[in-house]
Amino acid sequence: MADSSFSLAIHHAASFIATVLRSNRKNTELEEAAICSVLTNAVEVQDSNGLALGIALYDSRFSWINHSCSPNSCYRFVNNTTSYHDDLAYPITIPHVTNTETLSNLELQEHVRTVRYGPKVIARSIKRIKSGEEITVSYIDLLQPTGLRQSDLWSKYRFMCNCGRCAASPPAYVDSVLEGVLVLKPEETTVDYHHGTTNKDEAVAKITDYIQEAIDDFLSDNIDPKTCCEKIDNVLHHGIQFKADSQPHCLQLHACHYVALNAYITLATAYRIRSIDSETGIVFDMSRISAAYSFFLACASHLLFFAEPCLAISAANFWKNAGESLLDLASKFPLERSVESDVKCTKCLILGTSNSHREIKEKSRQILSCVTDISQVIWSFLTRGCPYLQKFRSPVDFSLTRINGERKESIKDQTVNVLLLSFHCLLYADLLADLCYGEKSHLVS
Ligand SMILES: C[S@@+](CC[C@H](N)C(=O)[O-])C[C@H]1O[C@@H](n2cnc3c(N)ncnc32)[C@H](O)[C@@H]1O
Repeated sequence: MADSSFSLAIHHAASFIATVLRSNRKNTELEEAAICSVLTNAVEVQDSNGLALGIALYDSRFSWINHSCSPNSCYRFVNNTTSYHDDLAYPITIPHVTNTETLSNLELQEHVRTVRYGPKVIARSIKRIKSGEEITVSYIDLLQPTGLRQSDLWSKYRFMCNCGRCAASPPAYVDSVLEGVLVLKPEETTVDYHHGTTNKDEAVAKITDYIQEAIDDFLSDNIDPKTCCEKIDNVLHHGIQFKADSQPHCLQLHACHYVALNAYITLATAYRIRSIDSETGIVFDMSRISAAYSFFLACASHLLFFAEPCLAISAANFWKNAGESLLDLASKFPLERSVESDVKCTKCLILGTSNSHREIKEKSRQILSCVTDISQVIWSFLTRGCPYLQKFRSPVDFSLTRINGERKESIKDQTVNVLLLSFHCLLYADLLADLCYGEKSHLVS
């Protein structure tokens, strides 16, 4: 079904419910059951680009699946080409009636059976599931620390999650990293990450609010992309000063802090907008820094995904965006087309098509080993003019040692490297998306 007709179907369903509510009929059990079901079991439906279309109620095989912050399954929507009589179809009940006021309950039920089929939902395991183990999915963004996930679930669904990740004490590695900060005393030159907030709470809240405000302002068009980039880049790079034991300290966010991750998403977009809007002189530089942030975000998501496998879904998206961003950068190199013939990775191209568990691990290892090699050559070039990203010697291990000068590569070599990196990012996104969603995923294509 085309997306527009699906929106129309949701509209019909909404007016149907409204009509029933206005009907003043004595026996309202059916309506009550329908509304309770919608309130408890409805899910947000998205089109093939991940855009929200509205909510829908699928049958119990899907709508009874509970939430976990470390789920063993994920789901996606696909356009439904299944015929009405196919038992395997997941029907969406979309009544399209104009006047129900005169109908009895029985007639109403008959009417509701006139179903049409909206996007099909497919749930798929992303971890091994033992016999008898509950199948779970996530209802929320899993790249948030425990407190934020809990309040998100409470405000949207009114329950407290008690899954293994939420109940872990001490917190799971991924959650401590998502809230990790770095505290520097003036005399310190080398640094350790501090996980948790202890007596730095106020400074953490201040830096978090500052970045979140800049992101919100940018999203609501209150600040232009240039100001947004300057504000966020600056605070990520310098952190903020605060006093502890009468001593000045500097607080910075861990590279994978959840606020930093949101900042990278915004910065990648803001720099890309600047590359479109800018005068010719800086188009290339803006595109380059946008690609650097996209790639850095993909690497950060990778670190988190290794600690928490269900984050493969976010990681797949970030690697895909990084690949596309690098491809966009490659298109801006002032070069003849012939360079494309040099872009082959013999190691990765020969990876087989079989998807056995062992082979996926092997493919992943191979692709990441190439990513690591290419990053070493290209990172100083990608991050030129971006002091925050330049602090990281490598986006693969996030080590903070500064880069010792930039490697001098020819434009042709840099183009090949950018294209090669883009190719590997897309290949890795493809592998992760296939793991999560199977071969028909829009991400895979
Ligand atoms: C899509 S339904 C899941 C099926 C539901 N448990 C049922 O029996 O119909 C979503 C609702 O289930 C409940 N739920 C889901 N996951 C939960 C969890 N981890 N802990 C407590 N309640 C949960 C919440 O009330 C939520 O609004």
